[in-house]
Amino acid sequence: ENTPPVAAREHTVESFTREFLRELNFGQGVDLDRASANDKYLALSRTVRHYLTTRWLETLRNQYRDQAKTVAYLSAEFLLGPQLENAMLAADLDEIANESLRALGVDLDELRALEIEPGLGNGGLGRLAACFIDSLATLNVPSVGYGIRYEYGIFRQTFEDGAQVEKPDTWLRLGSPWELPHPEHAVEVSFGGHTVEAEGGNDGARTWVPDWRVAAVPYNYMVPGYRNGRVNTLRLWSARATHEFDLQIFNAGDYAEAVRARTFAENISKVLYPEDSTPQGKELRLQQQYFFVAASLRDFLETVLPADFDLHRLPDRITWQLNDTHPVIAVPELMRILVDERGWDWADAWAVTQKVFAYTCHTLLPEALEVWSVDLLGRLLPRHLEIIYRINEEFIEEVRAAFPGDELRVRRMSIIAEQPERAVRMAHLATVAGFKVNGVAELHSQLLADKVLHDFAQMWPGKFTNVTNGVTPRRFVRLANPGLSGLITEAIGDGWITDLEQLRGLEPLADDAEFRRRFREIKAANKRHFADVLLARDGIEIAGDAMVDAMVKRLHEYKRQSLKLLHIVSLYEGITSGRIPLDAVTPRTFVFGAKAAPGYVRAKETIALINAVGATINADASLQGRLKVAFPANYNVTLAEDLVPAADLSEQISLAGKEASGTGNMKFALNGALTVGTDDGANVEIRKLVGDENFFLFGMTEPEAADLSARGYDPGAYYESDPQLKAALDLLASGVFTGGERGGAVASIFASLTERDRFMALADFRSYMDAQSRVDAAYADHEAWSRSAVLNVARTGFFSSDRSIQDYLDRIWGARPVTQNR
Ligand SMILES: CCc1ccc([C@H](C)CC(=O)N[C@@H]2O[C@H](CO)[C@@H](O)[C@H](O)[C@H]2O)cc1
Repeated sequence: ENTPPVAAREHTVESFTREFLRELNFGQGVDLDRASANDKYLALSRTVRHYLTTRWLETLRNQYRDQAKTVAYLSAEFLLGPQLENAMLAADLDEIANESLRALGVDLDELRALEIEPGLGNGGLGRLAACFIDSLATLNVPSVGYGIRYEYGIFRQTFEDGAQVEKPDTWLRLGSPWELPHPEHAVEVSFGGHTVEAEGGNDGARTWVPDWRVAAVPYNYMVPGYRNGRVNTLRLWSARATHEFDLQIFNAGDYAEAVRARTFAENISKVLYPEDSTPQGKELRLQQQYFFVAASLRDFLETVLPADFDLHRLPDRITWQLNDTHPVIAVPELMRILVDERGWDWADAWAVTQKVFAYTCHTLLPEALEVWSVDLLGRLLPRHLEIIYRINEEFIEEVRAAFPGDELRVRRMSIIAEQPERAVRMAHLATVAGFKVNGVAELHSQLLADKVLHDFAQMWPGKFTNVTNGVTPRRFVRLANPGLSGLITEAIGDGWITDLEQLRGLEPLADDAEFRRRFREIKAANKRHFADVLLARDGIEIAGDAMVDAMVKRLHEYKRQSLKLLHIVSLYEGITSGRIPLDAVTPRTFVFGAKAAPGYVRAKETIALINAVGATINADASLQGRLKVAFPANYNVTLAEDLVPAADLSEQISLAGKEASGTGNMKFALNGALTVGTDDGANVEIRKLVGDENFFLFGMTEPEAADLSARGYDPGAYYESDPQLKAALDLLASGVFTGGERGGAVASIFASLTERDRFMALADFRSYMDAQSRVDAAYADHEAWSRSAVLNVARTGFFSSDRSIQDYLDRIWGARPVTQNR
């Protein structure tokens, strides 16, 4: 390497100002007094980017020199959130930038508010990927994230008469200063066609003759570690037509046809699929999965590894972490490369392939496990289907050898499902090929081994492990909650930002009245800030001092937003029927945030009903200042950063055994909200750490729920036997919230709850209402409440994504941090 290292930018206000003005003048071609806010935002972003670029280049240079074991995180989603603040924090530029811009009369807050976050994910899985790459960089782990640069991310949610209406997410319209395209490094990805005999005599080889190709163009994003000199890379692929434009056809006048290939190709990375639980099995989705996987494997094998690297040593050099089943087509793709392209014998290729993939499962819902019909897979990726068949044949032999004569087991475990149609079970392929399989919370991993993948856990007990999720404290505490961060740092120093377990040092302060007073003051200030944001963003007015009771997550029946709605309706019924005296009601603002997958009718009906109930309550003068329902549209990472620090109560009320982990629960607890929740997902571990007395537990446990459904669950019985529940449901069904309309969403939700209620909201209603009464009683004692809140902060350091990544390093990857010179 003879290129002299790029000189680091000086960390001074002067040099920052110089850099900013240079970017404004030469980057945007404007001068300060005529610059638009967007000009200033783009110039500021690029200025900050330049401060990180020197480290980025150094990290890349060292990585190429060291050839250290690397972790590649393959994910169809990265819910990154706004980038500017995080980059300034990582580069330790906050003060300098503030001072420089203030001197120039530029309002940093105004520019910050301009950023449109890259919504390249649906929810939990996508955000976890973003937290993980942040922690990988902060822990100095050589790693790269690989994904798709969707031109349109998760839809922008709007409400029209309370109903969700999806709008395209034009996140790129004002430019995106955080990405660097490299069209010269485009990789070709093939599709369709057929396979033929291979010339090479190696065992298992065939030749794929695809019939169409697209180019995958890499866009590089910086992933800065927290002030440790490391900047890792997130490489997102964008689809381009290999041949842009057919001039002959154009000249022949068929303009549409001339560009058809182009639009067809570019469709692949056009838009994120907005489902987060029920795969639609659409061909374009499979195209997306193979597109980024094929480009990522090729990129690593051919540009990151030295040309003479012996792929037999691949397991010492990389682990590809599969973020759920979405990237699992990587398994047959690597086999194809080793056998068909590199001429290896099948057994050698399989021996290596089995040591380089690890699979993380993020769900428990059977319908969320992806299966691809052999018809579709065979048409789009004929060679990969052949390889999957052979992997399955050899696997089946292994099952028969281990469980002779147990053909039912063979049928259950086969990667190929025969019913309802012949299809490939991607979770089975991931489990067979992966050297490790993990769930994302202790209960989840237990249920995977005991139920969902039980047969496999019996066959390979050592393959199954757990890594409980985590969240990055940089974004969700230090950035989102500067008030609390200041209070913590004052008390225990700022080591907690990279070692969150240090929060334990706050425990004694829970008994310190002055500390508790300051803690309450900060929470109150965060609530006022959130109230200002809601007013400016959505025109929603909330009382700045009422309890903020937050339920923010994707809309799904298993998450039971309907149970929260029943609590609110029952409260309203109690007040309007006189059963509950108004002054006995604890002032609450019920904050909802939730997007529904566009095709998920029941979820959209629930959103409409929450807005209808909210409108009625918010219009009721007698309830002003007492009860308020706030449902800001388009819940995303940006809004979460304003809401989480302001919350008093965190609703984690899914039916036990359904939420794999949850990560919102962790963010709220770390910001001093108390949780009302079931023993589901990571709630179990949160409750264990904070203590039963600092957690409002309710509802059936997983075994109780499983037992009730096994015995036959009749929701109608609960409806009939609990007068409060009946009154609430009847009020709902009466149409009083929907202008007398008793049909539509009201009727179908009433019917689904009283007749089927798959996620047993009615069965947990009583216990939930009792928990909410305990919440009211506890909240009345501000000292006791804030003591619990401080203990929640002090005892949830475990839920740092740094700890999760350390667990992955220790239990799965075996990669080692490689420090960078600062
Ligand atoms: C193909 C459709 C589809 C798309 C996304 C998914 C994701 C796995 C759903 C998801 O986001 N799961 C959430 O993952 C979080 C991170 O591990 C967990 O905390 C949540 O409990 C889990 O619901 C399933 C199916």
